[in-house]
Amino acid sequence: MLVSEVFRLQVAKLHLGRPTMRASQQDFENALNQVKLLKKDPGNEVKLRLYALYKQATEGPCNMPKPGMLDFVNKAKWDAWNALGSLPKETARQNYVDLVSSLSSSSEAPSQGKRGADEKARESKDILVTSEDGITKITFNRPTKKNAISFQMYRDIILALKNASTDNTVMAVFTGTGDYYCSGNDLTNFTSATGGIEEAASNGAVLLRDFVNSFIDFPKPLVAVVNGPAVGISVTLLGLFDAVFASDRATFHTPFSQLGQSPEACSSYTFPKMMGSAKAAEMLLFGKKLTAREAWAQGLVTEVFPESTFETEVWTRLKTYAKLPPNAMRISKELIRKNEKEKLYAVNAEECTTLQARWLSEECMNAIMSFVSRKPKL
Ligand SMILES: CCCCC/C=C/CC(=O)SCCNC(=O)CCNC(=O)[C@H](O)C(C)(C)COP(=O)(O)OP(=O)(O)OC[C@H]1O[C@@H](n2cnc3c(N)ncnc32)[C@H](O)[C@@H]1OP(=O)(O)O
Repeated sequence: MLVSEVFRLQVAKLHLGRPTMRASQQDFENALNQVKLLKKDPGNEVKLRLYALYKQATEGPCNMPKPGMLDFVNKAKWDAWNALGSLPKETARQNYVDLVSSLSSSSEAPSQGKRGADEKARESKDILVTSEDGITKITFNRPTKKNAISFQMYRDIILALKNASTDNTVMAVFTGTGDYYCSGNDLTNFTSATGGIEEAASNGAVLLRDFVNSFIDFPKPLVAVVNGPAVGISVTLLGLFDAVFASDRATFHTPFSQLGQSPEACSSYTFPKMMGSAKAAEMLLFGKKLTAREAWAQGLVTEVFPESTFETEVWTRLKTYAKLPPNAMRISKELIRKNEKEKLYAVNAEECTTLQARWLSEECMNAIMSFVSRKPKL
């Protein structure tokens, strides 16, 4: 496969020691002005995130005395700011700028009379979305590439989850076509980008943040039917699911260090919480690949099924679950997740900022170059 010339030039530039892109004070001030011009009301959750990031960027970690239980407004503000912990001012400033730019683009789209309508109408071949028996089934459908996720597939999934959160189905289920569940991020996403690598990394970080937020925000039960090996982001995301059913053929692999990258999808928080820091480090730092049973023992998988009966058993179970009262499931999920949400948004934002810099690092570029320039199989 030919590696794009742009990517080669950017690698050369990087070797000359070009600094990483950061939001300047001017970018921050522009973002503050842009918020006033937003055409669409971003809603309370986003407003709280904007508030918290602004306070963190200008004053550092939360310095406000904890308000009383009945002071709901200030308590919500305190929770949002406090959840950012010791996030550095510079990172908060960058996250603020990124968040405003994503809001501006989504608030402009409908007035251009384009994106909203087009996206609904578009049929996606690599992400299949079907609704049956109260279940929205979202399938990674790119078996020739082991279901690797392209930039377009990230966007398709955001849209599918958005639609599924308000339609009349009661749960969403992810699975894969073919022998793999998913091989993670498409490693050619950055090498085939048309602009410069810095622009691609910056756009990638915004897209990744929105993508992961759409899982954090999904209000109905979210289930993964892991039909085969899972790699990278398809594994880390599982920490945000409500149930994970795996075939005994499935494996779980997060080779981030090997790729010069760092964890995403809130796994730097959900994995240690779920399995303890020692086991999380084995996966996220050292790239240990787990079998389905090992992943079950670590709490990442709900139940493992023999490959021979996997599909029948799991789908029978899911159809039964889908008959449970939908409001009760939604309300219970909200109770389970509510206290974690602000923390998850903050972790997601920090992981994306960290990854953006990693994608521009020599370690990561070398790893991607070595993957895309592998010898073709005979
Ligand atoms: C918005 C941006 C967000 C970014 C978020 C970041 C997330 C981080 C990650 O997800 S890190 C994980 C990245 N994934 C990988 O490192 C896996 C890479 N792939 C492999 O190691 C192997 O392909 C394999 C182990 C998955 C399968 O090996 P096998 O030998 O069985 O098969 P092939 O290697 O021949 O694969 C068949 C074709 O599929 C292509 N392919 C597989 N995975 C990917 C991938 N992740 N990205 C791009 N392409 C992939 C592979 O190149 C073969 O294509 P070809 O037939 O055209 O050569």
